[in-house]
Amino acid sequence: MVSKAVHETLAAFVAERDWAQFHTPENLAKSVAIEAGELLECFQWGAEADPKRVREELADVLTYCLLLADRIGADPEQIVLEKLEITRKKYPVDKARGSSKKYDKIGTA
Ligand SMILES: Nc1ccn([C@H]2C[C@H](O)[C@@H](COP(=O)(O)OP(=O)(O)OP(=O)(O)O)O2)c(=O)n1
Repeated sequence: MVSKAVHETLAAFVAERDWAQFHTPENLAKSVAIEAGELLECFQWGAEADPKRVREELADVLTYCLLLADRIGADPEQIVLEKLEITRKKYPVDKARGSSKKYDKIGTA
């Protein structure tokens, strides 16, 4: 569960603007990807990026993720931890430690 303060502030921000009508799961999923693109744009020409811009674009990605989770009735913390359990099994520490290989390639040369 995202903190009550953040949840309430976001809900008020949307309600004041009557924007829930635009926040369908489809539109929010698109918005996550669009803002993720803007985050990536910070690094378009190299590793050096303006930290303020990176924080702002990351905030937009997170905001849309939280709005989407709320819209589909998912608890952000819970779904992250549930997926992490699945990922843990795909990447056992003894095989995955120190390796960036995909799960279907770990254990191979
Ligand atoms: N219908 C909308 C429009 C905006 N937002 C919120 C979520 C994001 O945190 C932020 C995004 O605002 P912009 O669409 O203006 O995007 P940027 O801030 O990235 O501006 P720009 O595209 O000029 O970089 O506003 C929202 O919840 N619902």
